[in-house]
Amino acid sequence: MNDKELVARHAASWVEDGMLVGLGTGSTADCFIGELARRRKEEGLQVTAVASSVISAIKARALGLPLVALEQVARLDLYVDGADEVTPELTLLKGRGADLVREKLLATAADRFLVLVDGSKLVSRIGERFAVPVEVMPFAWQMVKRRLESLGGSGDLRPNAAKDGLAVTSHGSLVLDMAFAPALDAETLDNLLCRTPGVVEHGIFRGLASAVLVAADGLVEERWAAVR
Ligand SMILES: O=C[C@H](O)[C@H](O)[C@H](O)COP(=O)(O)O
Repeated sequence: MNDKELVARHAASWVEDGMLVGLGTGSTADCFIGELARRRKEEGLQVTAVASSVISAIKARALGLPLVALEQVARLDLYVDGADEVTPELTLLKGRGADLVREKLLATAADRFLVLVDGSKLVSRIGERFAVPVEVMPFAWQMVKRRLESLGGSGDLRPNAAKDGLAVTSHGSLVLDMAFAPALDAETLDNLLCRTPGVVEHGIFRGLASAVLVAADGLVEERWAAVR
């Protein structure tokens, strides 16, 4: 069992009969979806899921997990997802995929948000390894980019996987990947991005994680937030 499978199994053991569980997006979230489906099949676990992306919904459906549409959900018991960076304060950077709006909605609406990572995702500050994904309305991208550049940011529109076009989110936004000076901390950036017209959502998740489960060398370490 690799680290992603290990941490996914640990998180799936938290799921109880009758729970409504949010499914994240990405390779680690995929492992969790697989584990949840395994528990349902082997142990008869009664669970309903809501997906953060079309791709996770397809995977869950293929494995036989009962799904409800996001439109039907006001709250959920648990949301489980991966992350690209995690700081010691449990601030996250997410969005190397492109479904930030749904991911942040589910993370906020869940009673508990579990984040699954391996040790390579631990950083001392947000932006250490990756640019910050900023989801923008398509007609606003130039104005948003210029505004963020005036705040010291640099970056561009994200190309799609084939690099012959642009990445487009599941509801039609474009994504700017913007790097900022280390002096701009996550709280300042979060506030700046939230106040920028044309920004739909961004990849900094502050104060949302209940716990981060870190897999390393065959063990899982739980890091709990003081308040959530
Ligand atoms: O939009 C993508 C999500 O934020 C992912 O959870 C994140 O990119 C981590 O993905 P992975 O588990 O594949 O490393």
